[in-house]
Amino acid sequence: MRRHDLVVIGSGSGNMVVSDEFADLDVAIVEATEFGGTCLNRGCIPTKMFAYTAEVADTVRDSATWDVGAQLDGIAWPALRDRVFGRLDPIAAEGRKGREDSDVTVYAGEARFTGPHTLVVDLHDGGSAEIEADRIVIAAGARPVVPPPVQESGLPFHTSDTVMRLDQLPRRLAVLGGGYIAAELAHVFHSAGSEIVMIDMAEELLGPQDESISAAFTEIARERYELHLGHEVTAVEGAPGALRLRLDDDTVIEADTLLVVIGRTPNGDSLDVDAAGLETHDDGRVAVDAAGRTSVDGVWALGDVSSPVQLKHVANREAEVVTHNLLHPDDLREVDHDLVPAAVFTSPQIGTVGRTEAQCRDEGLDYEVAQVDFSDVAYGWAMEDETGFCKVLAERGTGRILGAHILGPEAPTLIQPLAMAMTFDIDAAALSGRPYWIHPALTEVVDNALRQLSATADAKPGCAPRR
Ligand SMILES: Cc1cc2nc3c(=O)[nH]c(=O)nc-3n(C[C@H](O)[C@H](O)[C@H](O)COP(=O)(O)OP(=O)(O)OC[C@H]3O[C@@H](n4cnc5c(N)ncnc54)[C@H](O)[C@@H]3O)c2cc1C
Ligand SMILES: NC(=O)c1ccc[n+]([C@@H]2O[C@H](COP(=O)([O-])OP(=O)(O)OC[C@H]3O[C@@H](n4cnc5c(N)ncnc54)[C@H](O)[C@@H]3O)[C@@H](O)[C@H]2O)c1
Repeated sequence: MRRHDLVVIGSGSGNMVVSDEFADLDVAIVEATEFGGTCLNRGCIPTKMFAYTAEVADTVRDSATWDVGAQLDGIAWPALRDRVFGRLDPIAAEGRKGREDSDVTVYAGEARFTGPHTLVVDLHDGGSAEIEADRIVIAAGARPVVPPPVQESGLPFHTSDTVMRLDQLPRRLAVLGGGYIAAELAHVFHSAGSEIVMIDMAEELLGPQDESISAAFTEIARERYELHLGHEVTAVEGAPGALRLRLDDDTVIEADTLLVVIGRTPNGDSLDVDAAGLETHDDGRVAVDAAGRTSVDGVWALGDVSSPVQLKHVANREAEVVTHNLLHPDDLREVDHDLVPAAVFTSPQIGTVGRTEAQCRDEGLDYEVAQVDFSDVAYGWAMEDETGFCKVLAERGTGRILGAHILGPEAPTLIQPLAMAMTFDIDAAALSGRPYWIHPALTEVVDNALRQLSATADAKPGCAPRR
């Protein structure tokens, strides 16, 4: 059995843990697939490269809106795919080589626990390696959930892991799921020329978002896609390239390609975490405390395998905290998940932070709502935007910002000042009244929403309080 000082399982956010500060230690990384994890190879980064292209195409398609004469000849799918992965695949390969050329041992294979501090790695070259370490970091991520009717059909389907590498654009793409990935990839394929039919068991798309956002987004999507909401697929029939999806109301949907995006399950089960005696939650996440410690001494976990929030900026933060804690066991840092901003890079874009209105109601908070449309501010006029809005929820009387939700161009960027204010306890009056807000930037939609709140009006925004 080979002994290491530190073993990291997973080279996504786990790779960040292996910093120069561990140079004196014998460190190993185990990676079952491409180096760099989901974000780089099949997640955040390629989806956003595709989404940006879709946005450019949409702008050309709609160019007459701004009195620009231009015609879209189409998106050259194989060229787009090759540009995206021609850039990303070498980064993954270089990441692996960089580690292999260093003092870090890289195991290419699947790790699973055989005891609290022992692992076996089923190596891709056919062999296996037994390894042990006092310190182990589990950063094995999550994988797409595939429901039984799809699995059992034996017919081909895609997940976000594979669909971006298709050789040909689907003619009619059935998207099972109406969450983050569905919203982003449906936009991409629709913009590139595919017909989209979307099925979700919930009554609205992006259900967990604030009710104003999910309602508005569902209406916009209904104009573009064929929607079947409130339904599940009970069977997949037909043949490859000519699929028939039967729904629970006996509707039959025809499509040449099926994309399954109904959520992602943590990979703890495939690591045999039970063999290590690690506690897990009912949803399969490895249980950790705020410092990233599992229930087994010396074993840590971070990212999608253990986190309640499956986002890369959260996995990055957790990796930083676990790194610090490995190096400074007497000065532990903690992660909280209270105010994580998030964005959906679809069309229109969505940015969100804090409580939804439903959560304010459920918590019995005394709150007020301010909502300003993009079409109410000068930059929104320039954009000829007709659907965007910024909604701010604040505590009545104090102006404490409880949540904020933006739908429209640049929403992922516009939400950031609101996330900062909430993080640093800056109330609505101070956020509106203290900094200058650039005129006529799109950020005026945020400032104007803040100014609508009664606590802000009472404080006469625009005048800094005397200090
Ligand atoms: C299509 C898509 C788009 C996304 N877009 C965004 C976005 O825009 N913004 C955002 O914040 N988040 C986004 N996410 C979520 C984000 O990608 C994840 O939250 C993040 O990558 C999780 O990082 P991680 O390190 O926990 O896991 P991963 O990056 O998945 O890394 C886990 C690694 O462990 C390896 N592994 C698994 N099991 C084993 C084993 N037994 N042995 C060895 N290795 C193993 C895997 O191969 C993988 O490389 C997106 C996700 C998807 C799928
Ligand atoms: N921009 C981003 O930050 C970004 C982008 C993509 C993914 N992600 C992360 O990845 C996670 C996974 O994304 P996702 O889109 O797979 O999941 P999701 O949780 O966002 O959405 C899943 C959707 O599938 C539906 N669903 C579940 N089971 C179903 C079934 N059997 N039949 C029909 N519908 C069903 C749900 O109602 C839900 O609308 C996200 O939650 C997010 O954390 C983030």
